[in-house]
Amino acid sequence: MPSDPLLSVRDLKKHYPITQGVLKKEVGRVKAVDGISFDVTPGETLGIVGESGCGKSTAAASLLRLEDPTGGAVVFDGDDITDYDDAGLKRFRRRAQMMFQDPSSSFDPRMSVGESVAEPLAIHGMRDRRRRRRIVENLLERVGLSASDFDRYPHEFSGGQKQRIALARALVLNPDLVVADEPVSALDVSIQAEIISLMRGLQAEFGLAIVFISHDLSVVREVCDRVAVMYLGEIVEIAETETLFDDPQHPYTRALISSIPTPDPARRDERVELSGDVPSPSNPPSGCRFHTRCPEVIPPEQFDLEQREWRHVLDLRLRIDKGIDVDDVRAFLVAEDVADAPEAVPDAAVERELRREFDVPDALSDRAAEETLSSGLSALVAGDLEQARRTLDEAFTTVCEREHPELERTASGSEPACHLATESVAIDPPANHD
Ligand SMILES: Nc1ncnc2c1ncn2[C@@H]1O[C@H](COP(=O)(O)OP(=O)(O)OP(=O)(O)O)[C@@H](O)[C@H]1O
Repeated sequence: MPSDPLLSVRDLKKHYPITQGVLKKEVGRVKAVDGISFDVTPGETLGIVGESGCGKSTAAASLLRLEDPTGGAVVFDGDDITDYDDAGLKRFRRRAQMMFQDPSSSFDPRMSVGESVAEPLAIHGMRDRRRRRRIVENLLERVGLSASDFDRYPHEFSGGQKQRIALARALVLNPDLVVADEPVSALDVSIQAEIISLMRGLQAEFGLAIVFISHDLSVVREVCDRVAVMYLGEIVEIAETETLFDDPQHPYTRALISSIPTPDPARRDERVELSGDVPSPSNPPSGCRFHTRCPEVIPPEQFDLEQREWRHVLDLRLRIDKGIDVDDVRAFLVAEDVADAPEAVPDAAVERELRREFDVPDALSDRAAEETLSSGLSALVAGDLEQARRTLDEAFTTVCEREHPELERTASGSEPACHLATESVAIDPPANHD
């Protein structure tokens, strides 16, 4: 039976205001972390993975209250730490420690490493210098250094050794939880393996729970018991490590796993291509935030479109929604010698070029879909952007865009937040279409 969680994170949010002008008027918010929930049990390692900028570091800092969360709860051993005053926070920080990616910047170059490692003991009231020294010397040995390293300075150590020292410092107060933010990403692969094996050994010895943050899925697979996958400030899937890697349920997880470097050329071909860039966390997409890039985005029920074709049509439609300047397309076609002047470029050529740019075929396989697309593009090329948007938005929409999926447990044991994975996919047929 799983034990009670040591840490329960519920709907945690951290938004950063975007300000403008001397009066610092708030004009928007970066939703770096936007409602994440998970539990960590004692002794467990939970991985948090995702691309750069998805909010992993902000999640780490918010759950230790190094940053004040915008909303949500972080319950540690039964207490909500978001309610803590300074004294409560100080007590909490004895039990929950942070480890950062860059070991060089986490040490004061003027302090010996022994003093650095001992510092938390002094801060938390251990006055006896000799006792502090004994504890630290012992810990330095346990992380694979020697007691005599106490009096040496950070610049005398390699990156890997510094991360061992950082680990000693994180463990010196005998915490219950360590949040490690990319702890091995700055190290060579061989050194990474050493630090990972050291962390695992010490974790068992100290009964530690670890939140292990990394963009590197191979490392996460090796280290973690469970993994949460983040995309644009949200968790899109959470599962036991083996389940997640063997049977990923969310298309984003599948894409991430397929991008793990492999020497096998056959496997390299299995790489999932994502369309477009990661959208801005200040204006995340509606519904499932991944729908603007998802290779498995659910097609409208009334059309019979092949998946890739549908993806390309949706890409074109989303681009038109953002605003597309048809004059730019005409100018481009003049540069390509299609005509002598922009006004001489035939509308059909503009339409063809738009389709070409988004890999949309000249005629869609579904006749009704083709008629609608063609009518929308004609409106666009004729200069009526609003009409084009209305026509295309109404027909080429998806449940993925309209409804926010929640994390739900599936038969595989994983919890993806994906309309595809849940049993009752609620697809509302758009009005007025036959
Ligand atoms: N202090 C801040 N003010 C405004 N925006 C911020 C701040 N800190 C982070 N962000 C933004 O929040 C989003 C999440 O950033 P975060 O560093 O948490 O992501 P990450 O997944 O840890 O990425 P990386 O692996 O590159 O560190 C990004 O868009 C980032 O630009």
